Amino acid sequence: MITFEGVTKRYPDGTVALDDVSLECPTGRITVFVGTSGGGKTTALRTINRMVEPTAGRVLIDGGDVRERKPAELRRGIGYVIQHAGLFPHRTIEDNIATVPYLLRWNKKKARAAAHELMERVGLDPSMARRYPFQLSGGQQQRVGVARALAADPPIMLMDEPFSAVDPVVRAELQDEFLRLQAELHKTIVFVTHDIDEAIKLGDRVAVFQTGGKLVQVDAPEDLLAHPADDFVAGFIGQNRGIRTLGFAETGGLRLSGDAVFAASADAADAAGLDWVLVVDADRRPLGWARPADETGPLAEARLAPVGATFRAGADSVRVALDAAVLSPAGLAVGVDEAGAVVGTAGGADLLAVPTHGPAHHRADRAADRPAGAPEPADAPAKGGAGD
Ligand SMILES: Nc1ncnc2c1ncn2[C@@H]1O[C@H](COP(=O)(O)OP(=O)(O)OP(=O)(O)O)[C@@H](O)[C@H]1O
Repeated sequence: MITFEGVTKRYPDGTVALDDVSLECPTGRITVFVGTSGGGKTTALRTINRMVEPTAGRVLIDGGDVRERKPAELRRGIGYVIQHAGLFPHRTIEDNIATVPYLLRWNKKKARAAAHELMERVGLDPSMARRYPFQLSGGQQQRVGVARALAADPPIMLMDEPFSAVDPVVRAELQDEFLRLQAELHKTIVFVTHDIDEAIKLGDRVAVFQTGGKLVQVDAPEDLLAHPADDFVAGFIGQNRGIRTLGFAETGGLRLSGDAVFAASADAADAAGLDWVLVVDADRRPLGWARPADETGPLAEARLAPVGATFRAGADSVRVALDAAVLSPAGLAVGVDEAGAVVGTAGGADLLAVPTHGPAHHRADRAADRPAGAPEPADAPAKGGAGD
């Protein structure tokens, strides 16, 4: 646990970068500092590894004041990743990653072996080990930056806008891999960004800073979206707050119906009275949507509209499911299990009935729980003998 106790930083020119900030960053979790430019996020981050000394207050790691530790020794247990990766241009990728192991006087072979293993972990092909940073894309360089920070397996990682310098697609990939990595590693991470969407996606807790170094709110992202502390936070979060809250509502408790799911071997007459039916194959994989009123004979021969987007029942959020419902010709979201077999469907009203303000879940737990599988379908999932 990293604890800020009444931390103030006033620079000699009178600028107050942090104003009496108290906050806890729990062990094994991602705490994101977000806020307006000049809000003191970077300053706050740097008080943790003593790159900045507070004017008042203290920063504690597991109860011990960081000022009681020598900066060099302190920093060996704290990985640091910055924007543009900050790689040494004249060193190869493997030697960049092995920077701290070399400082710790590991032998070269062991340090490089660790570097290669880390390259795989962060999604880099180890064949790039002998390249120089300029021979890598921006996204690849950021991965090297993350690998370098992880090299000595520090329990704490400080990350200052690590994904800000790459395009949105690469950025989303880096974020996803970062969450996957964290689900394995459970580091105590403090992550600075000016992007509220990134904060909400990555943070187990999100701390919002306002100009003048004031900490305005610290909460789980779903609570931040649902209950912004004041107009500043509400304005900072921006639009579509309601829809974005659905990104935290889970589909695990959703009752999916099998009423509109029919095997390809079933006859259109069996589905009489239904507007649209989802036709599935013998493995209950979705084939497409049919209109029974327009068809005669087996649904296998029906004209099918594309299935479109599906959601993983119990794994994807209500927001993903709602998106699938809106895009479906039938207005129904198709829930599938991990094998891609249809569990059932849900309409927009069913999806909106899912509670969104349940107990806050921590992202790391959720990622670890994810393969838990699909829920029991409420009804017999496929009529007409699918899978028989
Ligand atoms: N060495 C310094 N001397 C004087 N003022 C400083 C110094 N470093 C930072 N500041 C000021 O402290 C305030 C907080 O800066 P900080 O970099 O922590 O903000 P930030 O929230 O990280 O901003 P950004 O998102 O723009 O990076 C700013 O007003 C900045 O100009």
